[in-house]
Amino acid sequence: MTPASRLSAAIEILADIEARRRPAADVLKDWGLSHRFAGSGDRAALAGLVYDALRRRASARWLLGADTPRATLIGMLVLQRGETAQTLAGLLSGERFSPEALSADEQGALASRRLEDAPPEIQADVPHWLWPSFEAAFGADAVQEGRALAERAPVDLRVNTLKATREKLLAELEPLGAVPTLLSPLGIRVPLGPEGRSPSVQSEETFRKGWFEIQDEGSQLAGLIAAARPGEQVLDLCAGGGGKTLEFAAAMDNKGQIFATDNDKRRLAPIHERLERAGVRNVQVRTPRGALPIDDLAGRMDMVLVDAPCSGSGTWRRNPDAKWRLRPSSLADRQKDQAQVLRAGAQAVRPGGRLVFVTCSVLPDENDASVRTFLADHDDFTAMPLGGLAKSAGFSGFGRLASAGGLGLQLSPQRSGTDGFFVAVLQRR
Ligand SMILES: C[S@@+](CC[C@H](N)C(=O)[O-])C[C@H]1O[C@@H](n2cnc3c(N)ncnc32)[C@H](O)[C@@H]1O
Repeated sequence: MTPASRLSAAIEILADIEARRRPAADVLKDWGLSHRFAGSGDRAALAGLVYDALRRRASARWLLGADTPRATLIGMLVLQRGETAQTLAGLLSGERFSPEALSADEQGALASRRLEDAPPEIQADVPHWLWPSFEAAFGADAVQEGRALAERAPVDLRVNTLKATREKLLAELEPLGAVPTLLSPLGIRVPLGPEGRSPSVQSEETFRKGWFEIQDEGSQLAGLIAAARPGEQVLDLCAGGGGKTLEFAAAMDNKGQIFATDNDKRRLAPIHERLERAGVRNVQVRTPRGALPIDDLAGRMDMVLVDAPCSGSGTWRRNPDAKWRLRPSSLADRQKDQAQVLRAGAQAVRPGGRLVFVTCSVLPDENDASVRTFLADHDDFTAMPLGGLAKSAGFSGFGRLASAGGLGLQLSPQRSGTDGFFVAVLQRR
């Protein structure tokens, strides 16, 4: 495909995502299946264009003064890829397979509009209705935080200390430009390729051997703060594919017991193969059949992780379409889910044990607020001060990471260079 025909296809895909409110990944996949002539390079370039455009959707549209898929793409090309009205004239000719040439209105908008003049939520590329939550979370830094969430995300790996060390893995992955992460002592960051292409780390021999997992540094830090120790009894209540289960097993050096479950058995399914590859031997996977199979664990766990269902606002760098699909009703549904999983998890905590609440969100409505609601109903739990926990987890400079409501730690691309994660540790008396 020519560069111009890729732009036409990207506009078509953006229109489809919008018209049918479908996840970008599904639309891109369908497009690839129905356009077999497009090679893997074309598909990767298209995905780059579409995801970059979705990350900057509000600011791109504002720049062009139009709420269309075409404006989203052209605005992104200017804001993200440094194109100008002059260079765009070479790309947009209106000839066969190329998008129409810039109109007089578009040229006028590009010549006169400046993003600095836009309302703050547009500059931040945050949906209008969520802006009050954003300001509540970040105060004067809200625009910077939104902008950081509209950047591309790097690929982070967590070394599996059951099989390798960070130094050994860094040496193996040197050809990919791998570097140590700044906060997590377990992390390695691999830079993206041209146009934001992800390096194919899963084709590495070291991945097959179980030396590492793909896990954002923020998720690693959440797991480190939970501080699973060798010999402990641990319940991972919302284990999904097992990202944190695997991290705990390595932290516990395969000693003690982890129970991993999830109310969606399809999400839980990949965990078996991952445990095998990682050489994990202390995990009992409990696949649900109806109710969550945890009744026998009541009051027995040293630590229960509730890695709760949430809006995913902290992962907008990776899933920018989710940012524009989120609705107030689904946020309210997630808050109800959070109350339910916290209640279920609390029952399994032994006296003196800890309930660790994690979301991949930056919205106080489902972070501090969910913890506050839980504590109001559970006077046998108290929020632990996070300074000591962060230090014992091996990273410092924690003060700037306190959440707005003060009940937990708030990570974000701007603050910690990671996805946006919230972590609170609640101790049972
Ligand atoms: C953020 S994801 C978990 C990610 C996982 N812990 C990891 O580190 O890879 C949240 C999970 O909560 C699960 N979930 C939602 N409601 C639940 C409930 N009521 N009980 C248990 N799990 C639930 C979802 O199926 C989803 O897999």
